[in-house]
Parts: sequence; C-alpha cells; structure tokens
Amino acid sequence: GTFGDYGGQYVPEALMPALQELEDAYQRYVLENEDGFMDEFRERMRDFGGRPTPLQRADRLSERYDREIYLKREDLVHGGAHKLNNALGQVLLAKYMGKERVIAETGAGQHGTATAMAAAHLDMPCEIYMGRTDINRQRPNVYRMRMNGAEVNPVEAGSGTLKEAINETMRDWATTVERTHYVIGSVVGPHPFPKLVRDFQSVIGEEAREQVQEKAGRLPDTVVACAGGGSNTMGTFHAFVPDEGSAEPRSADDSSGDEPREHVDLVAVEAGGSSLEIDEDEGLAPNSATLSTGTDGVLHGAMTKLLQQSDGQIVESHSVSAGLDYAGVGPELSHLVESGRVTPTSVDDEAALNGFHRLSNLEGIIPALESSHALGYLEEHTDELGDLVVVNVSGRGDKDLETVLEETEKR
Ligand SMILES: CC/C=C(/N=C/c1c(COP(=O)(O)O)cnc(C)c1O)C(=O)O
Repeated sequence: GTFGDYGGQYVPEALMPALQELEDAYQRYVLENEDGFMDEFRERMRDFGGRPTPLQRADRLSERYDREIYLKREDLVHGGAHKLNNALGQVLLAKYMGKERVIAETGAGQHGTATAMAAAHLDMPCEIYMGRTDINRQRPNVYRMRMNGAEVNPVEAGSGTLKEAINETMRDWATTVERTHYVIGSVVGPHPFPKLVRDFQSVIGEEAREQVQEKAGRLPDTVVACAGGGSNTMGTFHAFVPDEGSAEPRSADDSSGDEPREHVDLVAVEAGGSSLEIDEDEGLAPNSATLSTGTDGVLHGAMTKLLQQSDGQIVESHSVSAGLDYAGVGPELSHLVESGRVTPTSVDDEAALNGFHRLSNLEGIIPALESSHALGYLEEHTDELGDLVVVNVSGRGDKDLETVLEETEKR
C-alpha cells in the first residue's frame, strides 16, 4: 500500500486511467511546480484565501489549564474552514489538467462551500453531492454553495450523510472522468488523493511550526487536531511528524550534542458520539471513533481503518458534528496510528458541545462543532498535555449555531 499496509487503489478498472492521469498531474504540478503551479496556488491562497492564518495565544484557556495554549486559526481562512486550502488547490489543478467541470461530496458543507467558492473564483462549473440529513443540519452552507453558483444534488440513499455522498460523487466521476475532476474533500480515497490533499493542507503545520518557535521559542510538546477523514489532522501534523525526538537525552557519544531532541506528541481527536460501543445487531455505531475502535478494511478506494461489523458490513456512524460523522478515516492517519506516531483519542458529543460554548465564552471565537472536539480534549485530558500546546481550530461554528442551541435546550 501507499502507507505501510494502508492506502492503495481499490477501484473499478474504469477509474484507473483517471487515477493515472491525476498521479501524473500531481507529480508534475504539485511536486515539481511545473508552469509555476504551486506559486500560483500559494499566491491565490494569500490574496483570495487570506493566508497565513494566525497562531494565537489563548490567554484565558492558558490560564484555565495552567499551560501555554496556542490556537491555529484555520477558522479565519476564507469560507470559514481549512477546506479551502485543499479545494482551491484541486480546482486550480483541474484547470491545469484542462478539465471542464468539478464535482465534490460534502458533509458539514464546508468542503462543498470551499469547492463552490474556488470554482466561482476560477470560473469552473461545479456540482456538489450532499446527504439529505446533512442538508437539513447544515442549511447555511447549502445557501452559500448555491450563492456561489454551484448545483447542490441531495443524496437520499442510506443515512443521507458523508458516506453516501462520497458514493454518489464517485459514481458520477466514473462516467464523466474525461472532462470532470473529483475534488475529494479529505485525505481519503484511492492513491494519489490522500497524498494530494495532505500536501495542499500541509501549509497549516508548516506555518504553525514556524510561528510557535517565533512566539514561544521552541517546538510544542503537544499538537491537537480533530479527525473526520483526517485532512486538517494530516495538514497540521505533517510538518511535525519528523519531530519524533527520543524523550530522554541522547547518549553522550551522539554527534549532535546532548540536548534531548524535541518530541512533539500528535493527538487526533475523533467523535465519541454518544458511546463507543458498536451495536452489532443494528449495524450502528453511535460514534465515529474509527482510529480508536475501527478495524482494517477497504472503503472509498483505500485500505484503511473503518467501523465495520464482523461480517465486513460498514456500520452507520454517528456524531453531533456532520464533518466527523464518517465510518472511515484517511489511510496515512491509520498508518501513523499503527506506527505509534499519532495518538488516537475521542471525546463524546457532550464534551464537544461544552468545547463549543467554552471557546465562544472564554476566547470570543465560535468554533465549528468538528473543531470543538479538539477543544473538548483539552478539558477532558488536561493532565496528558505538555506545557506548550498547539490546537488546530479547523473551522468556525456559524453553521452549527442552530444545532448547538437545539442540543443545549434538550440537555
Ligand atoms: C469532506 C467532508 C467533510 C467536511 N468537513 C469536515 C470538517 C472537519 C473534519 O474533516 P477532516 O479535516 O478532513 O478530518 C474538521 N473541521 C471542519 C470545520 C470540517 O468541516 C465537509 O464536507 O465540510
């Protein structure tokens, strides 16, 4: 596989030419910057996307946890989430590849919105597939996608969430691949999608690694990000993966001095939903804690960890946040968890809702319900945090206000 035992291209033969074409474009334009592709991508993410985003010290959270807490403000990217980093990159790549149309799946509607915005910005026709359930719980984003000129196709099948939206989008792509690029929304799917999305998102961690050393004089002890498919997670972590110092000082004879190399803990926080138990009979998992409780299997073209029954049937996941409500996860993140480099954990709906209120009240930032899971981790696992912590705020919570007010009234 592409990442140890994980990754690969488990797709129908019909898609192989498209994946080959994409891998060729990835190599030339992203890895080799042919025709100045990456220069144009970075310039547009500055002028249109609003990069770089701040790494901001959260004074009241730092006081509350008696630690240095820095927030990477991906909620300030144009459109309100990290999703534009990837969507703009892929729509621009589609243009360089001579495609005439882009399609995308969406769950929280942030990726759909980002793709619609990037398509409008780059004059590219755009169609979004979105589950009926998600349309109902992320209504503001449906309006935004349409306002940006995209067609939003409701997906009625199954639970009407992300899994079905991805299935529908892949089905469209299989028959329109000549002139269509599939702007996949996370580090999932067959090779080269997980690497392509990770590389567009890796700007998050590259900026944060530089900013935290400028502001705090050293690398962080802990980096925390929520994980749905894993794109904001991999984007934040990728620059820090090599910072795997041995925690204790190196032996005296080591040539590069006896300073213990910094060790940066990487913590991926998934949706614990309402409980971590899988209901085998109902085929329901009241959570989306794939990294913590999933098993190996193929989903959406890649070998990865996923929530499945013993007979291999993919179970229906749950989360209060649409963007984390997914029974799969990116193959590279599965590999980093298996290798011990990334620590998987989860917080439940309750802790996420509390995180939503806490950041809003203490720091004046309304976070997305997805990002709220990373904030819930600070509260639930404070003693596992180092002295210097970077938390990725992947998006803002305007889209979630109705859900949060309803959920809060219920409790
Ligand atoms: C691609 C499907 C996921 C979506 N969103 C996921 C999401 C996530 C989780 O997705 P990943 O970063 O890919 O794990 C985190 N934060 C925010 C603000 C999100 O919107 C979407 O459609 O908007």
